Amino acid sequence: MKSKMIFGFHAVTARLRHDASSIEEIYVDAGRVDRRMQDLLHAAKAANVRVISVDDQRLDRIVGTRRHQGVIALAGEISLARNLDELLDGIDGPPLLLVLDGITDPHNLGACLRVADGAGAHAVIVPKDRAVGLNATAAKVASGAAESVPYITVTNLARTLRELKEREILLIGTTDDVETSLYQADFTGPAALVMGSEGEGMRRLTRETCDVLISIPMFGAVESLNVSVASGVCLFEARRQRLVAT
Ligand SMILES: C[S@@+](CC[C@H](N)C(=O)[O-])C[C@H]1O[C@@H](n2cnc3c(N)ncnc32)[C@H](O)[C@@H]1O
Repeated sequence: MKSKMIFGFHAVTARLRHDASSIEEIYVDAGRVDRRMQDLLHAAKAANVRVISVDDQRLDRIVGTRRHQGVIALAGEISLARNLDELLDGIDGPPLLLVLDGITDPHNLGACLRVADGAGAHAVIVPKDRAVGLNATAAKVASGAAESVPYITVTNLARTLRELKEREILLIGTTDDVETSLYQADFTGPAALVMGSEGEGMRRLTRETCDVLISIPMFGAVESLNVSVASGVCLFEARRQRLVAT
């Protein structure tokens, strides 16, 4: 199993909680003895995960920054990343999915995962190529959501979108250049929200495959929102509609 590095309290604690068996070992700052560290050490012990105490400069060297908060885990791929069919079959009620078409900034990916978790999306779907992977920075920014939201990478996004359509999941594409407003979209049924990349937006084929295209009304001088902010606005509108409908 290929190991990845995850760091920061949220990310490591969440991995311990959701998928401890994927963790090979945890490195902690020997100088940290606060409550948060004690809780993490207890959780690691309970999960039978080896913990190695080192000085914090060694942690700096491993991560390449000081943003590790004194804890790093070496872990395998998240086992939540699984087969899309299996996932869809296991969802109770209408699926709510977030599709990211070629996000390149790990901070944006992490923030999208975090907001997907907050809004109760059932999965985040991303293309394998020409997009940032779920690296340590993305996992850190996700604040634990990388471990809780199923993250599915697909080799051919257009084909996956067609498969979602065959399952009668409405593909709702987002762009700042259409008249139809987010508030006209119906998110109460099975739905996949499709977001574009930071610079170019959705690729042509992705855009053409969507059933509807919607725009978040903008009231200021800038034309578009950051993709994670736009994901949050749309996903929480979807949640609102579903709450009202029940
Ligand atoms: C920075 S924007 C890219 C803007 C690009 N000009 C476009 O055509 O989409 C990144 C992504 O965030 C979403 N987004 C940002 N602002 C939006 C808005 N006002 N309405 C709908 N989606 C928006 C879209 O998914 C967009 O592709």
